[in-house]
Amino acid sequence: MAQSKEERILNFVLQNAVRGDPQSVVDTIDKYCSQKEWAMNVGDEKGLILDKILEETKPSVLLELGTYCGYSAVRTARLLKPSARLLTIEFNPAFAAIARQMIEFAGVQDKVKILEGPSETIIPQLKKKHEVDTLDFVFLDHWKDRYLPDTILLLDHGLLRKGSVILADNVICPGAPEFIKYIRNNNSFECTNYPSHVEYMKVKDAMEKAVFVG
Ligand SMILES: Cc1cc(C(=O)N2CCN(C)CC2)sc1-c1cc(O)c2nc[nH]c(=O)c2c1
Ligand SMILES: [Mg+2]
Repeated sequence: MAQSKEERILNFVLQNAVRGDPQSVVDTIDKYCSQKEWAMNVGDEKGLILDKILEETKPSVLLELGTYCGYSAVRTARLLKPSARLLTIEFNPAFAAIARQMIEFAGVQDKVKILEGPSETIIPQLKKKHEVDTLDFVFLDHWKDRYLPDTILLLDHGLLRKGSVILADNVICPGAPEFIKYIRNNNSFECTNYPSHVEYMKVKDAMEKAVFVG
């Protein structure tokens, strides 16, 4: 079977990054995807925005929607305190398999748990099946048409508390207009926009931070 792009990215990391060193895994994926094959990792430019917001928030319980190859899970986990936990939901089994290997190679498997399946099924299970009380930080990076319905699911299932931070990738490209319209007009959220670019490209993009104020 021909290798997938995601398998090529993983193999490049296994052959060129340092096992147990999450920064080297992040740098190696960025090198491959900027020089050889574009891929939809949050990337180095928007990754620095993610880093800054994580360092400000210091979250203990995190949820990511859209694991893909595990780039942002590794990038996030490298900044977390030892007791912090990241749950990351991936719908595509092939991507989940790649991400599992990426996360293990980086040595962050004790902080990261991949939940395979549709976000609309898994979010309602977080409290009872995954021992979540409320979420400190949510990274939306899966599919633009799911940003709004999944945010509403988080609210309906009591998963947000005063100060919970939602960070959304790609609010310009590919864009999530319904999500942006809702979140900016909802007084329960305080929003901040972070202009940037599509990973590894000069195309304009942005991230949106929405803090739940209850
Ligand atoms: C698939 C895709 C194509 C884009 C694009 O305009 N270009 C890239 C390709 N080059 C060649 C042209 C210019 S941007 C993008 C994308 C980017 C993300 O960060 C995403 N994150 C989560 N889920 C997504 O579906 C997702 C899609
Ligand atoms: Mg993205």
